Amino acid sequence: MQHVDILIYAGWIIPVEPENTVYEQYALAIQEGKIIALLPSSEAVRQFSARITHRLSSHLLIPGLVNAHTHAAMSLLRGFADDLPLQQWLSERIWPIEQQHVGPEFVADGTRLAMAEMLRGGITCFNDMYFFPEVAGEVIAGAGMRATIGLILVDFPSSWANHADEYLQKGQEVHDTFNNHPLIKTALAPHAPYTVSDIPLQTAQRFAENLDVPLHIHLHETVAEIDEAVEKQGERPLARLEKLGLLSARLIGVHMTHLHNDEITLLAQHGAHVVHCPESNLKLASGFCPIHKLLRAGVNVALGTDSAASNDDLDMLGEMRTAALLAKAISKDASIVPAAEALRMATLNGAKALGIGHLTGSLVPGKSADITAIDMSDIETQPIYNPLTQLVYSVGRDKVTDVWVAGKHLLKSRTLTSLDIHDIKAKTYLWRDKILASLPH
Ligand SMILES: CSC[C@H]1O[C@@H](n2cnc3c(O)ncnc32)[C@H](O)[C@@H]1O
Ligand SMILES: [Zn+2]
Repeated sequence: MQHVDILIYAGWIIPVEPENTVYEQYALAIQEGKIIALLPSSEAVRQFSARITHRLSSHLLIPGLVNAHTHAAMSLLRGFADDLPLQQWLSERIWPIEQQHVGPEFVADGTRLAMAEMLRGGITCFNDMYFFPEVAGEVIAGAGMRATIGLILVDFPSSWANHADEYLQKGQEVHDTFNNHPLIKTALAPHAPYTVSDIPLQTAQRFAENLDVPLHIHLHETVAEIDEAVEKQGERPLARLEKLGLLSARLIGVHMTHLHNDEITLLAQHGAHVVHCPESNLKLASGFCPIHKLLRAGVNVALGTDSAASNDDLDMLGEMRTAALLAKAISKDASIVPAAEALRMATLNGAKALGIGHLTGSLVPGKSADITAIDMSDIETQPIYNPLTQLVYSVGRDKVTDVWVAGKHLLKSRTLTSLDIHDIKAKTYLWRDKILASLPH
């Protein structure tokens, strides 16, 4: 009998790889933060003993969800500005309030608030793009979550940096700080084609190539963005990025609503990744990403929440459901984005987009023990013919009971073990008061 650190017996396990597999009465053996075996419970009893054993017979285990695009600290701006289209939302409400309040403390408190919500919703990994990434990286590492932090770049000054060169220089320092961290990775993160000019975009691309990291950018989010680009630059943003040499297998294009068929082909040819944020797109009335066409063309499509200021939650189970339903409605084809594909987009595809598909995103031996357990016993999820269906179409994130990242038990029977929820709440109330007090009466 082999002795391991952790043994989890579960009612069901959906490992995502191999595709469409649902194992009933299975177990996971974990040693030094990694999955070492996935096997029938009846065999696990005979083969393994463990320091810690979890018996989750009415639970479903899935890979930890990967939120492939967010601005974590903006959770402090949840509900701050509603019912506006993107450009008005950004320029009239969000950017002015960010200019006034965003600093290291805002980012630390906001990122902790976001992580508490994400962990309680089964998310183990997120791709962040926000000011003060060194602060975000530090608090993320402290909480034990997995993340890719964006080395941000915009053409305007902020409290973090004054001009493109400074953004990039600070980005290099952030990269160096976290270079050998097991859970924190970096990506170049120029905000969008409309906020970054040609030369800094090309410099960012060279940086990404040299550091061997992804390049994460908002792209084709609205018709207004595209129309303005055509008017000012004489071409659509994607064509401009192609000309500047930014299309590659490390490109993570976020949103991608409004795509022509030849643009879809171009993305597929370059092996670029797309992050679909359906709920943020719906709330800002930005449009719909044609994921049925992208998937058919062989493009890797992942899912993201965007920030809690435009969503207004960081709920990847919800995002999965919205993505599946929306794709069916848009394509007028009920067979589009079946439940297994929605789950894959929310897990493995996100990990692949971040270049960490070899580490996380599925429950296979050799990968990190990034695991989410969901209680399937309540009436809202009964009867269970196939737990995958319930997972995508009926379960709520309140049913997430346990989460492990690299074998660390970060959510234990719905209690966060690495974040102080009372402190997070108290700080959130203080930020709300401070932000409200700063508004003109
Ligand atoms: C340079 S830090 C990130 C920057 O992005 C802003 N932002 C948040 N949500 C969106 C969105 O959906 N599209 C474009 N930009 C967005 C955020 O407020 C920060 O300023
Ligand atoms: Zn965004």
